[in-house]
Amino acid sequence: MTDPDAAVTAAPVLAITGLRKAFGALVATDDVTLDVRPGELHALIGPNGAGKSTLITQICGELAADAGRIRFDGRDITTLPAHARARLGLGRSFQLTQLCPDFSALENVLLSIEARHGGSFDMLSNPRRNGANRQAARDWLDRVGLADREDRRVATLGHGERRQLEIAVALARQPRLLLLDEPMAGMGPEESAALTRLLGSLKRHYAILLVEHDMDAVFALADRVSVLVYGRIIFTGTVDAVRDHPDVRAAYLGEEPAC
Ligand SMILES: Nc1ncnc2c1ncn2[C@@H]1O[C@H](COP(=O)(O)OP(=O)(O)OP(=O)(O)O)[C@@H](O)[C@H]1O
Repeated sequence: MTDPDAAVTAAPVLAITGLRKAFGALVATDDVTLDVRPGELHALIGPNGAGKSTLITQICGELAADAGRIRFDGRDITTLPAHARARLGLGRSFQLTQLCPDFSALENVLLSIEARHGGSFDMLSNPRRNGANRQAARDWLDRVGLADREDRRVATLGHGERRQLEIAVALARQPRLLLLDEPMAGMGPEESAALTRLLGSLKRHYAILLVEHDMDAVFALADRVSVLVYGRIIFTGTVDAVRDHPDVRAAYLGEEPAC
């Protein structure tokens, strides 16, 4: 997607309406309505415990919704299991590292490519396909800035490099939508800045729903921001609108509303 305005008018890739999840008496997501358009980076922010991870897990299909609908690429996926949603192009990068620590960076991306093809995980079975997949895996590593790390075992990579690798693993599945759950968590300023640049380079090529506490990253990247508080979306708007909104400043940024 090269024309930013086209994203504004295009039909959403992801459209959530009235989504709800309760854990006993605690309502973690409450009547959540949100959409992500093609090529849009939509950030979801909110205080700890607001329900962001619960929402992401519902979108992935790992947690069934109590109520509401989820449409993906125009198709109702509310009752589809997680693996079927992944096959349709819902790509998730996890809050906790989900890489194989004893495998190399290249092997992790290869596994993801094999999984996309419904693969046997036998990387030696078909030398021709194996060669093509290795090249594709190298290309994804290059895309995220890890070209010189392909033979490194995950366990020996730095924290920021693992996050980059997680994104390469997600991209290798050729998703229509990337769900990123706190990719900057645990990063220092330099690593955050590098990841912000990477996400900026992916923007427009993918629809992205980004859950993030790092406000510098959110404000630098987002086309729209939704603010979740106690499970409810209290506001959705542009970065400038969210920054200036009194309810958002009071609820999220910890400021007293003006008298
Ligand atoms: N499996 C569960 N069982 C019971 N309560 C849960 C469960 N998962 C989440 N919760 C509760 O639901 C609420 C929302 O949690 P969630 O992790 O979605 O918030 P969050 O916005 O992602 O928080 P953080 O920014 O700290 O990651 C919290 O009060 C949490 O304790």
